Amino acid sequence: MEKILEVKNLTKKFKHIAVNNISFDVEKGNVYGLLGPNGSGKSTTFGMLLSTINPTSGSWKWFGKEGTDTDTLKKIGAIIEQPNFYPYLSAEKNLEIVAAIKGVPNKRIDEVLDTVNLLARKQDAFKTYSLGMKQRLSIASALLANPQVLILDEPTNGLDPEGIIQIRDIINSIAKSGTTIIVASHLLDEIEKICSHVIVLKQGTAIYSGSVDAMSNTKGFFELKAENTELLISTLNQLNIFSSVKEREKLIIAQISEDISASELNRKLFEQGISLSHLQKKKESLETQFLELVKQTNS
Ligand SMILES: Nc1ncnc2c1ncn2[C@@H]1O[C@H](COP(=O)(O)OP(=O)(O)OP(=O)(O)O)[C@@H](O)[C@H]1O
Repeated sequence: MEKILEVKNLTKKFKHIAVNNISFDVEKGNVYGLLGPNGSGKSTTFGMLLSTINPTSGSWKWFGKEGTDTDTLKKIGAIIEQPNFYPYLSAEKNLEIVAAIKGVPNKRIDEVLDTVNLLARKQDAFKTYSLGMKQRLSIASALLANPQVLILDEPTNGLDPEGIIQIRDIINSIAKSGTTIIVASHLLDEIEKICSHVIVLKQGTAIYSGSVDAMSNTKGFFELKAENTELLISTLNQLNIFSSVKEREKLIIAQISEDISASELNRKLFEQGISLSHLQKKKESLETQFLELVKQTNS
């Protein structure tokens, strides 16, 4: 897989350490989430990678090339700050100005407005736009020069549920077209719905970097119930495919260590004379996995 970005031991110290020795790679075509609470170093990381903040130490390569020069910046579309458009000009006129600065032909304007579902409103003044529309116009502006990577810092901040869904759908459709996306958010739910990969930041330190699916290496668990609880527990333990078997609120919870389907387990237990009144295979939510991860790094 082609590497778009390689970050090595990146550190920024203001008065205190804002970003602490983080390393991660971004591969082409994936959507990466930079997940962490306010003040965990997301914007500072973006600032360094976009050359607006000087790093204290560490290095990175964009497209295999050290640092961030002007040629590299042309391949990156970024929305880091609040949208900055002329309030009395239409969306179209505002984008004409951006297109002229970026040397992009005007025919691209309708394409990007279409991508963010604003084509029908292109003649309206920016000041008449809702917050969600303003945010979508910023995404359109960042897409004008056909970037290979799109960087979004908290793209749904302050939006209502409908606005959040619209932005999420737009991000998903941009990702489908092959653009690599890096999105910072403090919202776990957002990362889970948009991203294939995640870097979890806690007080400037990356406590996890990898695929969202593998964030916890848990294979999930079974919830089971049978009349003879003792026999069920001892039989489950004898099967040697569970890392733990515990009783919780009248249900038996068996953590899976070796993959097995619910029907196969049901059959195995039936062969041992156990008929189940409840059997369900479940996986911990990302939130549970995330909290577990944070707990582990606290200990
Ligand atoms: N210019 C600066 N001078 C001093 N400290 C700074 C500066 N910029 C950021 N910081 C500090 O660095 C830490 C990380 O801030 P940063 O803005 O990168 O976090 P964040 O995860 O993006 O949070 P938010 O979502 O609130 O923007 C914070 O403690 C912040 O106060």
